Amino acid sequence: MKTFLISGIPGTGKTSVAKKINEKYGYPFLSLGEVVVKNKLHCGEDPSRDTKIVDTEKFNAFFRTFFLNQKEDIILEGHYADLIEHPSVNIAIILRAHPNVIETRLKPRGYSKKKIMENIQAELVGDSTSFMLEKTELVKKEHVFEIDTTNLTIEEIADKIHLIFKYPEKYPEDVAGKLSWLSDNSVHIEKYL
Ligand SMILES: Nc1ncnc2c1ncn2[C@@H]1O[C@H](COP(=O)(O)OP(=O)(O)OP(=O)(O)O)[C@@H](O)[C@H]1O
Repeated sequence: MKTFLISGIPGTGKTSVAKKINEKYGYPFLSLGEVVVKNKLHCGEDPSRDTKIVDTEKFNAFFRTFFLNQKEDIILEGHYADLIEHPSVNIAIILRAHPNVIETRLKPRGYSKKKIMENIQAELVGDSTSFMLEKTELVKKEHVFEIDTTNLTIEEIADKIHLIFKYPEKYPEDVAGKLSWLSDNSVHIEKYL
């Protein structure tokens, strides 16, 4: 059984892409946000960010049992992906997107300006990637990949991820750590400070 993670800040397309991979290639997936709510694995709300605070002990107790029973390959998607404790995640994919795109996607959700700003700032500095790379006991650094989804369709992203799952060694240019919005001239950082 192989375990794949898809992470990234809200609006980068994690759920849409996981659904497409499932549809085209048959990998089952779990949305971690839904798992947390359904199984009451949170210990509070963070009202300023309008998000759940995960009870990491309950979360990992849940996943210990889950992994014992899981026999087929599985994708776990969501921005809680780096909280998982697992000895051998095969591949982690971080979806990235241009801050303008994130802004356009999060505005219609009715998020507060503060929440939108916090998410864009997290994308600007690549928080999802840094958190994943810190978890060396979870996944090897060379198996953490980043995809800039800005100009890709959901299907193109799904196809690319499927290839990375199958042949990770063929995609060294996508290994995490190369993408930087801070050095991209099309990003007006001052808008987000
Ligand atoms: N590559 C893309 N091209 C066009 N639209 C996209 C793309 N990726 C995502 N979207 C759109 O952006 C919105 C957010 O996508 P989605 O819910 O899959 O993101 P998410 O990362 O799972 O967000 P969350 O973490 O909040 O669940 C959806 O309306 C989706 O259709």
